[in-house]
Amino acid sequence: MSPALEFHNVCVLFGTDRQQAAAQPLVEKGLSRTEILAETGAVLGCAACDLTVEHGEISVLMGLSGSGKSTLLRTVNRLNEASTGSVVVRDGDWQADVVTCSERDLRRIRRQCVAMVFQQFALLPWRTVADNVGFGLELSGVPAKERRERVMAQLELVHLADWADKYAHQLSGGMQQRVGLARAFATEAPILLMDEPFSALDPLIRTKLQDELLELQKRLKKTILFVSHDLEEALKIGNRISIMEGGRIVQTGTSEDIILRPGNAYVRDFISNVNPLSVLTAWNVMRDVRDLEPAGDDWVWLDRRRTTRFRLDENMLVIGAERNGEPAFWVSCDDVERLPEDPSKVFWATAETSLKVVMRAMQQSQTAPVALFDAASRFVGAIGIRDVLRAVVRR
Ligand SMILES: Nc1ncnc2c1ncn2[C@@H]1O[C@H](COP(=O)(O)OP(=O)(O)OP(=O)(O)O)[C@@H](O)[C@H]1O
Repeated sequence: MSPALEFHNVCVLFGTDRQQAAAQPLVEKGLSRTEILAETGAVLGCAACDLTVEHGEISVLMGLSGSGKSTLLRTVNRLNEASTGSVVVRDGDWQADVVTCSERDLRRIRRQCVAMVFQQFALLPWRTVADNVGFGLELSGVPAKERRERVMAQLELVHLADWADKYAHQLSGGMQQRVGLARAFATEAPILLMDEPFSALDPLIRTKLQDELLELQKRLKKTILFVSHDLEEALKIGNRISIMEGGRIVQTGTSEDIILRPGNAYVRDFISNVNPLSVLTAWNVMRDVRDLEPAGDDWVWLDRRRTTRFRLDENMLVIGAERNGEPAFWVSCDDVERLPEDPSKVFWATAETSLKVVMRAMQQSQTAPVALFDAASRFVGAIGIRDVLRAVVRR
């Protein structure tokens, strides 16, 4: 499948034409924003940005204030003009490079391909909630009856259908932002640009809206470019995260890539405050079955301390378990909250089980290792307490 959005060597400079022309060669030499400003008076918005966003992916641009996130995002609908590079937007078989395309193609991009959600709610106070959500549709000439139907469907999605005829000021901040979300989704544009949409909200509402966005996304599968200065938010919602510093992308990767393999000291600094338990999964910390120590006949030790072993049949299915020399039974981590704490059981997880749940299972089994099963219930590896500790302190 081809990507929905492709940035290649994108650079944005702010300043007069002369300043920009003087700055361009310095950008190419890799000079910093401060150096470029001092020499030419031009401000480097972003430079040398390469990024591919696949269809249906949430790609997050993350970085400190001034790192160039919004500048890069705004090149997608040419609210900022790139001085070099290309920004290709794809919609089905159609595609255009925003940097060089005609006004006509740009109109198509803005009307049909790309919708934007801002940090500030940007609702029109004299219009009802429904009329705010339908504003984009109205501009594109969608007739009133169809508009109302589409608007109501979007309001249902964000649980605001009962508020359709109220005015913006009658809604709380969180609700207003949900209206903003509904408005972006209502346009049916396949690509959403979200510039810190939740950062003005208090933490509880913010978490709730992040969850709602992920729920909506499961059903609607938009391509989302999301700006955030909050790494926890980025790790939670991003399929892929790009960390920006001084206008340049310094690392792009999945949450696990960023947490386990930070590209440089700047990224390491960023992640030093993140709780790895909420990001890592069983898969990230397990030891493969091939690396486990045999324990006689068909048995294998799950941990280096040799407290726990499994007996496996020829299909790698577990047919016996022992803990501290006593028979034990094996149960799913899904049941961890229901079962009492005792040493006679060994929990099993799957690749996606979060490290948090794995640790909870260790606690409930009085530090037994946790086994890893694949979708066919085959034993594929194990996690001992030392594996968890290593993953947590490695950073
Ligand atoms: N219209 C503009 N004119 C001049 N300079 C600009 C303009 N827009 C942005 N900049 C500059 O470009 C740089 C990048 O700004 P940008 O807004 O992209 O950063 P950001 O990472 O999105 O920050 P924030 O999180 O604070 O929004 C900053 O130095 C900023 O001052």
